Amino acid sequence: MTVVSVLGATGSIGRSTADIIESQGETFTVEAVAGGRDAAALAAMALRLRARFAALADPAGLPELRDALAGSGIASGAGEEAVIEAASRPADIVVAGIAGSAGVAPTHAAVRLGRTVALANKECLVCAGEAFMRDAARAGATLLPMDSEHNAIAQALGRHTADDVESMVLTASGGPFRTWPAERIANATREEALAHPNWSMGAKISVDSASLMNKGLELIEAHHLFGVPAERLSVLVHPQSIVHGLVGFRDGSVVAGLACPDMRVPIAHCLGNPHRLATAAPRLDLAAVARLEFEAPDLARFPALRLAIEAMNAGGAAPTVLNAANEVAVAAFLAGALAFGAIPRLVEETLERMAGRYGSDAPRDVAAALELDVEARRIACEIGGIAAKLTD
Ligand SMILES: NC(=O)C1=CN([C@@H]2O[C@H](COP(=O)(O)OP(=O)(O)OC[C@H]3O[C@@H](n4cnc5c(N)ncnc54)[C@H](OP(=O)(O)O)[C@@H]3O)[C@@H](O)[C@H]2O)C=CC1
Ligand SMILES: CC(=O)[C@@H](O)[C@H](O)COP(=O)(O)O
Ligand SMILES: [Mn+2]
Repeated sequence: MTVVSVLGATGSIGRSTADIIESQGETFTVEAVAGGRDAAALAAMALRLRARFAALADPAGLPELRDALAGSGIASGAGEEAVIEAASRPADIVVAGIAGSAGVAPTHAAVRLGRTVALANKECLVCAGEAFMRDAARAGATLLPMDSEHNAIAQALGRHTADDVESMVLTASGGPFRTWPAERIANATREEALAHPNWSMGAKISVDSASLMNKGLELIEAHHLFGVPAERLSVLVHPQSIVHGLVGFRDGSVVAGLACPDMRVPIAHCLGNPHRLATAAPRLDLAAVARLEFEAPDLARFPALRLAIEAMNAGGAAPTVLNAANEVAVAAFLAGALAFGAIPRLVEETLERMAGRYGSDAPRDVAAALELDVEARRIACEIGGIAAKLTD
């Protein structure tokens, strides 16, 4: 019996994780589930997975959560401390599926306890990469890459280390605006930005995919996760999302990870580690696909990717500020308070405004990264004339 806790249990990653857990009979038991605001959905997930503990970040939802779980024997709690408790309870695998920098502290709590963490939340490594990886190493935690590109790369990498790697390529679908001219992208609606061509995901990552910021965040994630220097990492647009990642080795070999675009595949890979779980994900039929296309990313039409590459190259605290400003900008766009084209502009202005405020050193620890995150959010709101409550 493998004991799993699922952080972000009501989201896209959480629901796909629940599908895999349920499909495996008695292989898994669930210790804890955690969610943000949706008490009814969290209670339903706790009951579905027969979890022992359910934690909701928003204290206002606790009465509803308690009512829904009454008589089930499932303990519950609310607030940041309760989410940390969910992450800290003994478990063989903790799935880190909270969206955004809200996932940093709970995931870090699991890491500091030396847990095996299946990492879907990429913002942990963008916001606090160096400190996070250092703490993981110190605590003897294992990070299993669940983000599809990183999962494919980890499989392609096998037993090799960064020393053997000449290049690492993350593919990008190109998002819904891949073929659009810049002027049309600038005025894209919420509905258009959320219409991802290949994946069904939460709102924040869907908008990031549309701006290609997602791929920039993923470059920074790969840099920390695999310890590969920034100059060996690159992005290739691949509209079919079948090849997820490629590793070029120093002998000239290139190993790629392929699968149909279905998160159940990387989730099963992480939960089954070191074995393989059978899944109902669609099987790849390359004869039916017939053509795989690749093209270079267009950094002029997708400036968010350029900004993320620049932040990765600059290092230090730049990725923390980039991530925070992007979260503010995406939340404001989703709330109808910012145009799509203003997202990268707000990120760039926040980076410029804060350039003198942080040194070239990375935040010394995760707490310092989170303090900088709060400050960068405040400044992004100020520059964009955005009410802070829109971005909570
Ligand atoms: N979806 C995907 O296919 C992929 C996602 N990822 C990454 O995984 C993460 C999750 O993405 P996704 O599942 O799409 O996002 P969703 O928006 O679908 O889900 C987010 C989850 O986080 C919960 N949550 C939000 N704030 C808090 C908080 N403060 N404390 C506890 N839980 C909270 C939400 O609860 P509530 O609904 O109640 O607010 C929800 O359960 C992101 O970092 C994303 O980049 C990576 C690869 C693929
Ligand atoms: C499923 C997954 O891992 C996402 O991060 C995905 O990569 C998003 O698609 P894009 O390639 O369009 O960013
Ligand atoms: Mn991804």
